[in-house]
Amino acid sequence: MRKIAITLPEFFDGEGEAITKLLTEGGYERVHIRKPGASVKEVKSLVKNIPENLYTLLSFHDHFNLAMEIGIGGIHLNSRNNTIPTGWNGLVSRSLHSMEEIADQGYDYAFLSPIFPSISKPGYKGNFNSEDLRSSVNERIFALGGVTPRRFGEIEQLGFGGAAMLGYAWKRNLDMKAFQLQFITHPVREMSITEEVEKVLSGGCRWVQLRHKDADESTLLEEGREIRRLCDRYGAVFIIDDHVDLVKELNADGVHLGKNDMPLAEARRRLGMRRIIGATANCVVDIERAAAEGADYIGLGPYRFTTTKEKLSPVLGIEGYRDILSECGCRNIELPIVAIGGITAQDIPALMQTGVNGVAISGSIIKSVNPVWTTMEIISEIRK
Ligand SMILES: Cc1ncc(COP(=O)(O)OP(=O)(O)O)c(N)n1
Ligand SMILES: Cc1nc(C(=O)O)sc1CCOP(=O)(O)O
Ligand SMILES: [Mg+2]
Repeated sequence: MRKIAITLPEFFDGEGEAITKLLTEGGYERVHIRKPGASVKEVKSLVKNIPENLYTLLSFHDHFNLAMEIGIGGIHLNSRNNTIPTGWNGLVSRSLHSMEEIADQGYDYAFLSPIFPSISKPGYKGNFNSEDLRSSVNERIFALGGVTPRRFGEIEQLGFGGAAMLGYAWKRNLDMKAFQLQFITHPVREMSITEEVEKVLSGGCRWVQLRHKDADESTLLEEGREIRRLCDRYGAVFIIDDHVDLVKELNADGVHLGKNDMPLAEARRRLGMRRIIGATANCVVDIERAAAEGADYIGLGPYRFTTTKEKLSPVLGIEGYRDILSECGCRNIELPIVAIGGITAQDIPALMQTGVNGVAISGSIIKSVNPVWTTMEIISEIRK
């Protein structure tokens, strides 16, 4: 499948490197720099972080003169900029929103949208029916809107030349090794929440969730800032439970949301594509819904009874995990899944056999005699 990425409208740290990676390792043949409202200076400083030998693989949606000046390979015509500058001899692409426009000339390739419901703009639905698409599109037309690899087969069958991706291209890849153990904080008498985090990090855990029910905002901010510092020191991922509003303030990597928390689509709208959003599930229907709403991973539980969470859903047991994971396979759901709820090191071999990608644990670590040692033991069980 031919793939083109379109940048998110906002800039983010490390974006030049991320663009370079898509072009050199991600299988994308072009990246479109679309930053409505950005100044020439901002766009210049973005491309400065991309090797010059990749400039021909970029297309600009704005600042066409800069594109000519520095040897960018393409320009993209749109409602803001709809004229090809004199002397331009690179590629020309454009956006199409109706079948009739396909017949227009004057472009090398075009994006037709919206084809599927958008993942970066919740509420944007597909506008075309399959029959019309099949009879009108051709190899110069790229499908745009809601495209993920799961749609590639359909896109090819409809006769598109390839896929253009905005939302999916920038979704953060989870570090699957770090993802194998997520530590979830829980207040205990013996130590502070940040001491818990220090211990699990020194035991090798690289994924921490700040979950402190009933804590007020200033406590969460204080703990969150310290956890951010600790996670930076150990190169660990830091997410927060429930509090979408604190993610940016704490520069957390993401948030975990349950079925009664902020809807995933709203959280995605507020946090953008680069933050991780985890979702709680108790059955395959929950998982399917969370996948459709753009969750990055699933916390599936509870495995067994636990006092760490009130109002627990019915326990799944090992059979429950087997059934749900096998059903996920049948339905082609590829989201990473962590098991949660009352899990101990001894449960891990059987749990990993069910196909889960990792485990999320609180009590059996912090209530153990030696949390550092227990963390190490859990990680070694997972990696066996
Ligand atoms: C990894 C992970 N899985 C599940 C949960 C539970 O989230 P939720 O259902 O929102 O319940 P609370 O944690 O908010 O009580 C989780 N936090 N983490
Ligand atoms: C936070 C949480 N959520 C669960 C769910 O089933 O959704 S179980 C749970 C508690 C996890 O802590 P422990 O390892 O101490 O049981
Ligand atoms: Mg919650």
